[in-house]
Amino acid sequence: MKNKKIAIIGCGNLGTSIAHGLLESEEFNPQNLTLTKRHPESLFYLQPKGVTVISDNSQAASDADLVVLGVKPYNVPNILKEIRPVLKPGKQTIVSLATGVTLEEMQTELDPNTALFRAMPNIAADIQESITCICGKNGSTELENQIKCLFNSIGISIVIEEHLMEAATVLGACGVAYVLRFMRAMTQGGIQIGFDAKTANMIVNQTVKGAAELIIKKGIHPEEAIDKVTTPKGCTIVGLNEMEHHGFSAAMVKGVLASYNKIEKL
Ligand SMILES: NC(=O)C1=CN([C@@H]2O[C@H](COP(=O)(O)OP(=O)(O)OC[C@H]3O[C@@H](n4cnc5c(N)ncnc54)[C@H](OP(=O)(O)O)[C@@H]3O)[C@@H](O)[C@H]2O)C=CC1
Ligand SMILES: O=C(O)[C@@H]1CCC=N1
Repeated sequence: MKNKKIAIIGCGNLGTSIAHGLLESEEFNPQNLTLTKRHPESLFYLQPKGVTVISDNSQAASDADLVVLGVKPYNVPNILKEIRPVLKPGKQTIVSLATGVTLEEMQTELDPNTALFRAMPNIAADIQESITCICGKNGSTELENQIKCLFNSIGISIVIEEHLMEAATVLGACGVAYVLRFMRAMTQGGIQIGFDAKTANMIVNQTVKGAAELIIKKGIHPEEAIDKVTTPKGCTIVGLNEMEHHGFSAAMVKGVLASYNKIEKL
């Protein structure tokens, strides 16, 4: 990836997280990164690192090996129309981050030979901890490996079938917000039982990090670890059961489904 030129067209919340993650990577040359948005001033702080920040999407796209689309879904067709005249099919790859916009829909705006991928990272890309789900069209295995390599530099990546991209959006991208809302609620509980907000927050943050890393590093099912915490007749199981009486798991599953159903309507 060191020599690949990357343009992020529409560098907002997600694009900026990706840019930050890439810039942390020793493998990546900041001079190969171009970011665009209509009001680019908010990204000028990245220029001293060697990043190009402009508002001209065509200029950014014409010069890039990988063109990453970070705009909102409804902007994708217009952006593709705008940059199509400068694209070089067979020589460049388009990677869309947009939720719910299919490869087929994008293909109608592009030369049929254009290598096209969808990628669904999350904002933890900022600290190189994203999970990115990828699917593609017209791309060789080598190209797919390049895209994987790009997203592996900001976390981990998996290749999935396109019909699962919306599910990947919900679980991997919206999921960050679900977990953070859970953490906020746990912090509020911590304040009610005696901690000041800062201390409660610190305890919750490290507890969540420890729980996630335990499951990841040991490769075990969450319930297996839960069994080790729930002392018979103890306080954990009482708390967990009370949460379930109030619909904790049901609320999470219903929330996941509501997000998923919303994508269908985007
Ligand atoms: N946020 C997230 O966690 C995730 C988002 N996504 C997807 O990523 C995409 C971006 O989401 P997000 O980053 O949250 O959205 P943002 O609104 O933060 O970013 C979109 C950016 O596009 C820019 N933009 C709008 N129109 C143009 C244009 N014509 N030319 C150039 N830039 C333009 C906007 O800046 P300006 O107004 O200055 O032009 C804005 O900064 C969406 O498609 C979303 O579905 C996917 C996974 C996770
Ligand atoms: O809320 C959204 O629509 C976007 C897609 C996934 C995360 N943010």
